[in-house]
Amino acid sequence: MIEVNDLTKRYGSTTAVDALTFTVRPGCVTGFLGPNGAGKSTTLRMIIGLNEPTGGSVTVQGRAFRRRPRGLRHVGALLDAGDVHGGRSAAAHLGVLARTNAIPLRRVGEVLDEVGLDAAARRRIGGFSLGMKQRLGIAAALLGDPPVLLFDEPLNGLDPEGVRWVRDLFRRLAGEGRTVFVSSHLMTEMEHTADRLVVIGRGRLIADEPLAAFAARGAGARVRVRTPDASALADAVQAAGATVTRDGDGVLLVGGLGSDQIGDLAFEHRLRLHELSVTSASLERAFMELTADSVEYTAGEASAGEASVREAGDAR
Ligand SMILES: Nc1ncnc2c1ncn2[C@@H]1O[C@H](COP(=O)(O)OP(=O)(O)OP(=O)(O)O)[C@@H](O)[C@H]1O
Repeated sequence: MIEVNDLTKRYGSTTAVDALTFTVRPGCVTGFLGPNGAGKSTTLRMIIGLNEPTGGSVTVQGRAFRRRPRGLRHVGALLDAGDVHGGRSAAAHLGVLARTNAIPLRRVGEVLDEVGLDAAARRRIGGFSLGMKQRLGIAAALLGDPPVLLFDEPLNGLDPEGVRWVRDLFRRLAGEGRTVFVSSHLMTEMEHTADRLVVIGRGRLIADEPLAAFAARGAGARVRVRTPDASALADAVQAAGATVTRDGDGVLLVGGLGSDQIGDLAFEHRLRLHELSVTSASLERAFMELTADSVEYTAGEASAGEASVREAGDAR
């Protein structure tokens, strides 16, 4: 597990990460969500010891993680898919990582196969598409068969088939009991990927909870319920203070209660549920509402000039 405790990082007058405390548990996929510039990459870099915290601490499996030989056997990370030697082949790149981390060389072929790059193993990385580089970065993260995996924006540049593959891979890795921590600035990417969310804005923690609980936080959040006992369920949830809108035959849109509470009420009243789902609009709305104060640049507020000056200062 990853334990982040009061973690802070300042760059001059910029506080990139501001007293963050949260825990990432094994056995599930945890999404690390926040608008651009929220401090996600900086946090991930501190987790694996690439950046030194200004304050607070972070431990991986109970110990501070430092860059060290064999590190890839403990934590696999894809932080920047472009940060590779373009002149090397995929196999050579992974071979170097394997040798410096005391990982058997047979793993190179195994992970290239796993990410679908076996046919490109001998090709120069410089000629790879962004999607292929993402796959190679994922291969590098898997190389040491580590119990903890970090991915910074892993869906960038992937086509729909690639996105689906990555989602299935994350589910499988979590199902094997690993800790899987995945960053994104898009709620839509996390919706079908993560079980839990850690949401940050301007370096501060906004939420650390299951996806459904997060969705229920936005004003106007709705849970879609399909049931053959629609009238009885509508009565039960209304009695518990919820609002109910009918949406076709046997479908209710319930506001004011989370999906867990609705499921529990149905159980108590012995009512059958055929579907209970958080609506995408609810997730997106919760994310927009809860991070609204944290968005660094909004159309119409910052001029393009200001934005590009800031990007130029983003030397990383
Ligand atoms: N090396 C650095 N020097 C100065 N400021 C930095 C540096 N790295 C990050 N920052 C600043 O820290 C803040 C957080 O940046 P970070 O890249 O961690 O955010 P992020 O959530 O990963 O953003 P994105 O989704 O755009 O990648 C930003 O304001 C950024 O400009």
